[in-house]
Amino acid sequence: MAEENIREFDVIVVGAGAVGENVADRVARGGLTTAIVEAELVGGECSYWACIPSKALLRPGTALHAAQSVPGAADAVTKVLDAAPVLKYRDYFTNKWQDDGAVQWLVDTGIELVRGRARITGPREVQVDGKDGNSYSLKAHHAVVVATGSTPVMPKIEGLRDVPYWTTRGATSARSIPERFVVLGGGVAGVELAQAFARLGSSVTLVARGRLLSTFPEEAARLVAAGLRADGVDLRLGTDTTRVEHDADHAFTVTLGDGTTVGCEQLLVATGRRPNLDNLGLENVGLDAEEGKALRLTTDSSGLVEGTASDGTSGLWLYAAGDAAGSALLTHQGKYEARAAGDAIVARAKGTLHGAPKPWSPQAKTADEYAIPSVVFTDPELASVGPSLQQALQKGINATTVEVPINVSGAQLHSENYEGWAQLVVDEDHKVVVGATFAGPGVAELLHGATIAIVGEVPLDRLWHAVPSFPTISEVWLRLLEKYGL
Ligand SMILES: Cc1cc2nc3c(=O)[nH]c(=O)nc-3n(C[C@H](O)[C@H](O)[C@H](O)COP(=O)(O)OP(=O)(O)OC[C@H]3O[C@@H](n4cnc5c(N)ncnc54)[C@H](O)[C@@H]3O)c2cc1C
Ligand SMILES: NC(=O)c1ccc[n+]([C@@H]2O[C@H](COP(=O)([O-])OP(=O)(O)OC[C@H]3O[C@@H](n4cnc5c(N)ncnc54)[C@H](O)[C@@H]3O)[C@@H](O)[C@H]2O)c1
Repeated sequence: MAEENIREFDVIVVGAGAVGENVADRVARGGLTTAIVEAELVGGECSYWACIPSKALLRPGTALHAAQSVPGAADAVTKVLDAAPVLKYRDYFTNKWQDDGAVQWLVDTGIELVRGRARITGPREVQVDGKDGNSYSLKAHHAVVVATGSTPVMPKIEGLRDVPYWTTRGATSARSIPERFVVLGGGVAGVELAQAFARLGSSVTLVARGRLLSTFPEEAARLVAAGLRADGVDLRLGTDTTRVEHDADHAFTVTLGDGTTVGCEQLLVATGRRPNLDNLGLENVGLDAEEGKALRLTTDSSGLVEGTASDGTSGLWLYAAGDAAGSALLTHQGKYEARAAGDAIVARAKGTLHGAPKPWSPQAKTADEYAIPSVVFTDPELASVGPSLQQALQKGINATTVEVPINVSGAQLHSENYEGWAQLVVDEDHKVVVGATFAGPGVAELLHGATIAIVGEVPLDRLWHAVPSFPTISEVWLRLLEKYGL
């Protein structure tokens, strides 16, 4: 018989993705009793259907291509990529979609897991339809944290609703490699998965209504486009998709804006994501979507949701972090927001934090405003942090840029015919770097240096004394600063 369980905790976290796990960890370490509610798998999207499987699908192709790009090593490479061991490697990293390891970590950390779908029913109150058939009425003494992730945005294309297309979940958990594969969307997920499948043997067409990776500098995106073309990806850029059909032979026909059609066995729709706040009961605490729009939350620097109804006795209690909060849909930034929110909850519970936290204190997600790093894990890679020139100017920064091709000894040794591009965005009033972009093979690891320079507001004339090792790709920093005039 179903039971009604009434339980109280200091903190209730809704969603056990990377972000929920990190908030729970921080508050539990701070001595607060903590429950985490999860509707699917502990570990969330990143572990099972996003970052980890997509990178596991890409890495073998990148490693093979790296060897093929170095004379000597290239002669030793005698085989092409075989999809079966790559899928096995991906299965290893996703733990075959089992979350026992992550659940054990919760047990070891003293965090209570409630499996089921949560709904906020009132201030500090969460109701869960338990997967065990029981229902749980949970009450939080201090805080409820929304860490429910994001959900794919589906474009309005005739016929799309009626066909069995893949979202990124289908592509990252693929059991076999389709012969012909069409990707809709030229954003990060689209380009990464297009290249992964091309290198695993699919004949890939990528359809984007604009250029590829439109939020990144054009020069950098052009190198990624060239990489995809070199792998045989047919890029249809600046092209709308008007209709999608699926026939009795399980084949898709995708009709493009110019009237041409593309056939395929699998269709991936990767056209963006939005915070997953549907059916969460937020209307029960005064948070309603604007007419005809999806609900979005606004948070302060500690992750406190603004505009929440308080319970009248002890202040605000609702926090959001990660994809659900909607400012940066990236695991590392979500985990940073989680650490800030977790520490703020503990500090407020102990009475050591009143009002908003100081910028750059452990309880504030200040870096969200200045330095969000992101890497597109294609080959070549694209790594970027901070605002682009345009974004910097819009923020009122007196900004200029300096660009160079990546043509240093470290790059030449990295691979034959190395092609790369780097850019710094400089705040001319304060003479500091505010943004940086690198494109080229192996540049992802250059990014953290730029993030440190931005967050640390290192003056350019001091940065000059950060001497990059010879012969590394990092020597591009020296070229950038020389070109800037140092
Ligand atoms: C294909 C792809 C590749 C990506 N690659 C990268 C990458 O390389 N690097 C990177 O930094 N980012 C990457 N991302 C983004 C990254 O996956 C997300 O930023 C990250 O997963 C967000 O974590 P989260 O904990 O906020 O949300 P999620 O991981 O989505 O976790 C939310 C959890 O909440 C649960 N939940 C939702 N509603 C309820 C409810 N009502 N009750 C109970 N539980 C609920 C869900 O089941 C889920 O487990 C990628 C995304 C995609 C789609
Ligand atoms: N390496 C990484 O860090 C990584 C990898 C994959 C995804 N992600 C994260 O996941 C999120 C989702 O990825 P994504 O690629 O789906 O989103 P995105 O926002 O990066 O790209 C979506 C693309 O789809 C296009 N689009 C939107 N509507 C369309 C339509 N009707 N027809 C055709 N194209 C349309 C957009 O113009 C855009 O280019 C991203 O915000 C990103 O932060 C990160």
